[in-house]
Amino acid sequence: MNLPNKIKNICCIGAGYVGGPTMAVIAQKCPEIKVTVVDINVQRIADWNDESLDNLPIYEPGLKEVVLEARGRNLFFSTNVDNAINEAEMVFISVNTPTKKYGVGKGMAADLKYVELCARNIAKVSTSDKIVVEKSTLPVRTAESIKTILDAEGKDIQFKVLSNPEFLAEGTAIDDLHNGDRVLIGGDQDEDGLNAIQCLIDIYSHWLPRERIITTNVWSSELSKLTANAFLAQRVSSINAISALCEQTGANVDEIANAIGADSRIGSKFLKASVGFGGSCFQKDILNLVYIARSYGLEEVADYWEQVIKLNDYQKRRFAEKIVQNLFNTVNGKKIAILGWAFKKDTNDTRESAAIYVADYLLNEQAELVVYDPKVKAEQIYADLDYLNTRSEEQNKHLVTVVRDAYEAMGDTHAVAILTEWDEFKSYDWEKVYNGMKKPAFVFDGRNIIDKQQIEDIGFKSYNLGRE
Ligand SMILES: NC(=O)c1ccc[n+]([C@@H]2O[C@H](COP(=O)([O-])OP(=O)(O)OC[C@H]3O[C@@H](n4cnc5c(N)ncnc54)[C@H](O)[C@@H]3O)[C@@H](O)[C@H]2O)c1
Ligand SMILES: O=c1ccn([C@@H]2O[C@H](COP(=O)(O)OP(=O)(O)O[C@H]3O[C@H](CO)[C@@H](O)[C@H](O)[C@H]3O)[C@@H](O)[C@H]2O)c(=O)[nH]1
Repeated sequence: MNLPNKIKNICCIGAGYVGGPTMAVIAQKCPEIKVTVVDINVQRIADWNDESLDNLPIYEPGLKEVVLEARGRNLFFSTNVDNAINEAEMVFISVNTPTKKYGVGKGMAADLKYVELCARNIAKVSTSDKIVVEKSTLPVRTAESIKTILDAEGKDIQFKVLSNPEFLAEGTAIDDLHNGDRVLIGGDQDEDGLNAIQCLIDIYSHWLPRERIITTNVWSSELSKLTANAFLAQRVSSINAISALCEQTGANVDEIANAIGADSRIGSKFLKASVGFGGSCFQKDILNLVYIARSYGLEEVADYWEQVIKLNDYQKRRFAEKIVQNLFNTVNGKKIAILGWAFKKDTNDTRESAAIYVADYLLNEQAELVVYDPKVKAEQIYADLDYLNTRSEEQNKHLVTVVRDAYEAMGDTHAVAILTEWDEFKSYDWEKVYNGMKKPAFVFDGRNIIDKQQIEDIGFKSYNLGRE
C-alpha cells in the first residue's frame, strides 16, 4: 500500500454520538492531524459548527471544552463528504447501524444499508490508497463485505479494512475516550494489515499507554464489541431479575448488589437495579447477536442471549404495572409526573429509553403525564411517543405535557415516577413537593436514588425496585 509513514489526514463519516466526540478527542490529542467529520445531515453539521457551544447536537459532559480547543484548528465538521474522503489517508465509518425494520431479519438483524452506502462512496470517490476503519458496531464478518465493495470499482488503488469498535458510554464519553480501559484494533495479519494496524496504534498512542491497545484479527474485534455489550446488559438483566425476587422475600437488591459486588470475581460495576436498560446499543446489539447465532443454527446460544432482552421488557412492564396497582388499580384521568426521559443521566439521548415504554403503558391506562427532563427537548419526547404509533399525535399532545421546571411537573399530581437517575433529583426539596401533591402522594423510584426512609418520613408512600 502507498501511504505516508504517519497519518496526516483523517475523515470520519457520521457526526453522531460516536463520530463527534471520538473525532473531537483524536483532534485534541493529535494536533498535527487534520480531522474532518462529515455527515449528510445538514442541520447536525450546522449544530456542530454553531458559534455557541451550548447548541452542539449532543450533550456530553466535557465535550464543549474539547470542541472549543480543536474546532477550526485541526477539527472540522462538513457536509462535503466526497472531498473529505478523498483527502484522507484514513477513513472512519461511524454511521448508525440500527435494527432492521423490514424484510429478512426484521426486528433482529443490524441494518447495514448506511455502512454499505459509505463503502460504495469511498470506492467511488477515492483516488489514493486508504485505510478504512469500522468504527460503527457491526456483525462479525462485515469487513469481508466492505472489502468486496471497496475493491469492486476495479481502480488501481488499495484499501485495507480495520475493525476499531468504540466502547464509550454516553454521559461519560469524554472521560471514556481520554482514559478508556482499552482500545481494540482488529486487522489482517499480513504485511499491509499489520502496517495499517500500526498507523492506528500510532494515533491512539498519542494519549493511551501501549498496553491498553489490544490488537486481534478482524473477526475477533467485530465479535468482541457485540459480546461486550451482551455481557454488560446481561449483568443489568441479572440484577433486575433478582430485584423482582427481593420484592417477594424481604431481601434488598442494593444490599445484594453490594454483597456480591465485593467478590472481586464478580466486581461491583453494572449491578444497579433499574427500570430497565435503554440506549441505542444494548438491545440492538444483543438482537443482532441472537440473529447471528440463529443464522449459524445455534438455537440454544440464541435463546440464551435473547432472554436478556425478554427480562428487560419484563422489568419495564413490571415497573409500570406497579404504578397502576399502587394507585388503587386505576390511573384513568390521574396526573403523574415523569422525572427523567433520557435513557441514563448526563445525556440528551432518549433512544430505547425505558421512560418511553413506561409512559406508553400509563397512557394506555389513560393517565395524564407531565414530563420533566433537564436535557431532553419537548419535540423529542413527543417524537418518541409518536414513533410507537400507539395513539394519534393529537392524543399524545393532549395527554402529555412537557415542562422545564421539575416542581411545576410534580405540582398537583397523584404520583411521581423517577425514570432517569439525574443527580439533581436527589437534592429536590421533597417536603415542598409533597405539599404540592394530591394525597396520598406516591413516589415510584425506578432508579433507587431517593432515600426511602426520608421521603416516607415526609408522608409519601413509596415504591422502590427490589425491596419490600
Ligand atoms: N451511541 C453510542 O454510545 C455508541 C457507542 C459505541 C458504538 N456505537 C455504534 O456507533 C455507530 C454510530 O452510533 P451513533 O450513536 O453515533 O449514531 P448516530 O445516529 O448518532 O450518528 C450516525 C450519523 O451518521 C450519519 N450518516 C448515516 N449515513 C451516512 C452517510 N452515508 N454519509 C454520511 N453520514 C451518514 C447520520 O446522519 C448520523 O448523523 C453505531 O453502529 C453504534 O452502534 C454507538
Ligand atoms: O448497573 C447498571 C448499569 C446500566 N444500567 C442501564 O443500562 C443502560 C446502558 O447504560 P450504559 O452502558 O452506561 O450506556 P451506553 O451509552 O448505552 O453504553 C453501552 O453501549 C455502548 C454502545 O455500544 C458501549 O460502547 C458502552 O461500552 C456500553 O456501556 C442505561 O439505560 C443504564 O441506565 C442499569 O440499569 N444498571
